[in-house]
Amino acid sequence: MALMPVADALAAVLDGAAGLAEEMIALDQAHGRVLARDLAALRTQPPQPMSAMDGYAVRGADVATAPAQLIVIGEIAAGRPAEQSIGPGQALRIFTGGVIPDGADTVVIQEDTLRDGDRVTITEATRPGRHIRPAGIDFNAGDVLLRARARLSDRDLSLAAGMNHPSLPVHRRPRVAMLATGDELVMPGSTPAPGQIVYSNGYALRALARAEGAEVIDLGIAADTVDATTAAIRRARELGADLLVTTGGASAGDHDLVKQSLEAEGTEIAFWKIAMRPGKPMMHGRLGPMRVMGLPGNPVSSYVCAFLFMVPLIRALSGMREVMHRREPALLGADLPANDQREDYLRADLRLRDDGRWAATPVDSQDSSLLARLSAAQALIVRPPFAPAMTAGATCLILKLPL
Ligand SMILES: Nc1nc2c(c(=O)[nH]1)N[C@H]1C(S)=C(S)[C@@H](COP(=O)(O)OP(=O)(O)OC[C@H]3O[C@@H](n4cnc5c(N)ncnc54)[C@H](O)[C@@H]3O)O[C@H]1N2
Ligand code: MOO
Repeated sequence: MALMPVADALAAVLDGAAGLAEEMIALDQAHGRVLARDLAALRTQPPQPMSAMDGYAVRGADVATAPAQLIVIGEIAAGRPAEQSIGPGQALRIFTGGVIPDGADTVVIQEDTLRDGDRVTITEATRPGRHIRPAGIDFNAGDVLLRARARLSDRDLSLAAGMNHPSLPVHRRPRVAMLATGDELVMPGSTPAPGQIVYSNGYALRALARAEGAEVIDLGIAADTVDATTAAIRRARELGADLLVTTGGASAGDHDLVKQSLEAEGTEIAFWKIAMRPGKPMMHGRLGPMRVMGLPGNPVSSYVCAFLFMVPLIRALSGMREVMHRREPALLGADLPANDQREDYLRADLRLRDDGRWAATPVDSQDSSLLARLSAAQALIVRPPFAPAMTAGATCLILKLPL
């Protein structure tokens, strides 16, 4: 198979990917989830005009000039409207959030008053309407304030509460099964025998998937046999995974059994091998309703592929409208040679300059096995195929990596 351009591969990965089934969840569980439907307010906020200050509810005409003396006819208790209305020359004591009584159209703050028994002297002229929040100034019943297909922010949750929704319709979280392959892998904390390698890449991939709202199933490490790989693929299907992500065994070696095992199970491979670096031997396909992403084993390659392809797919399955990473301009911190036919994603150190612009400097080695350089990078510099040589200070495009 020929190397596929990155944009075409991304389009193939996202083909037909839409929000999974809708479910209702409690408001407190909804942070970061994606609304499945537009949400309208069930009430008007505030439902009645309210005082914005502690003071006296009065008629504006009575306080247009100061001093003015008024009779205090009572006090408005919190949480219920006043029983009395006020007439000319009268005032009601009111507190912040209190309902404005009939007859009043203005609140005078208590700092501008002198109280003496049932009399109050207004010491500062106050214009009509002052310190009153009209009914519906925040929103009205029926207003659509939260839109489907976007993640709910922390502020959205308070808004939804104010709209009187105790639970929200959201898309089900995508279920992502992760499988590592490789006879050479041992768990962190072991004492690797000569030739063995500590299993590492799954930690970043699982964190990345969870941060995007996926429910992760860890299928562990499969030995380099068709039987072990096949058993894990079947397990992912049994567990109802929406996406199976494998790492390793993706390239051309004799032990690269992932593609072979997936195809034997009936996977239709959409592509295998992309014109990018790192991450050339990446495959994608479908096995029934389950999507499959076969990532290369090198830790940097698997991470960059997951960042570029798995993240947008999780977002699409979560129901989001905006799924793509945003490319941002930055100033290049070092000279770069011309690029070849593979789109390059260079791990880079990112610094905010004094002039407010970003400076992106490629880390000193771009080998796709280097965990320390990957961890040190905060961004990827994107270089299109056959990009000409660039000098330090030129503008390049970057993708910021998550925390
Ligand atoms: N003849 C060719 N050889 C290779 C090609 C090619 O086109 N022709 N492509 C190279 C590229 S590019 C990459 S990337 C790698 C991808 O290899 P695989 O996906 O087959 O991965 P493995 O061989 O299984 O592993 C590669 C490397 O990464 C280590 N690894 C694997 N899994 C993990 C893990 N979970 N945690 C930590 N490290 C892991 C593994 O031990 C190997 O060292 O192929 C090139 N070869
Ligand atoms: O794609 Mo491999 O990731 O170049 O090392």
